[in-house]
Amino acid sequence: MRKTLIAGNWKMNKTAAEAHEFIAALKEGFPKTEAETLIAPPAIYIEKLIEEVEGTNIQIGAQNVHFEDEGAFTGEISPLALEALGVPYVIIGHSERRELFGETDEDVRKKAASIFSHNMTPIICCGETLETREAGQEKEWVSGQIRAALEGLTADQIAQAVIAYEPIWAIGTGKTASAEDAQDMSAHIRDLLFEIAGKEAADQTRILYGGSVKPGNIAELLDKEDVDGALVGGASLDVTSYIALLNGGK
Ligand SMILES: O=C[C@H](O)COP(=O)(O)O
Repeated sequence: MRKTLIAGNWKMNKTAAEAHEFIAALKEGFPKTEAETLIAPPAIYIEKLIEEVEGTNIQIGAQNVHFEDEGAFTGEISPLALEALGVPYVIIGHSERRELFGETDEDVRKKAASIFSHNMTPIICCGETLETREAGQEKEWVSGQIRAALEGLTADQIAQAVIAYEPIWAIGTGKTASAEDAQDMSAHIRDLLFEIAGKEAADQTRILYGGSVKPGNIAELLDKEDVDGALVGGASLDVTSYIALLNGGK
């Protein structure tokens, strides 16, 4: 049984005071939910927010990491430092990192390996542009990204990894892939995982959908057999909306 993961990616939003206010309100209104809860704030708030969620079911993750432990990498975040803070999950390969900051498939592969070597779990993002989808090549594209990211990982690591399918044309645009499209790609990804790592691993790997997920559409997405959660941007910034997401849209 795969546990639902509702991951909020705050991207480059919120001041320290706003982040604190959100966490206080989330603790206060935390719903009865079976879902695993994760917020990935800007890196500068991680340490403080981890302290603030101690003793709750709220987890604090990271939006990015470098693959090297330390060195002359101005502005980067060390996996060693994230591990020491007790970060459980790190998002890698987000389309914004790929498009705006030049993150390559090879970087994603190195980051995934480094995250595992530091006892954390990668949330590996993949997804196609509208152009690729219109050309009917979205499955080949996503397969290529996933094969590259998982190269060299063991079947156990693949079982533990989280894949987030985020069609780029649905991110922040208000256009959600239909629940059927999300299921279709998630089933394709699971078939690929089966081919790469075998049935046992493929059955365990969680596959999230991301791209304009909101309280109004999360229930039908989570209803799909191979959709195991959501990676949410905009709708995770408002605490009432995030709580509704944890409640399956209610
Ligand atoms: O990481 C989250 C995704 O980029 C989705 O963002 P969004 O929910 O604002 O469309």
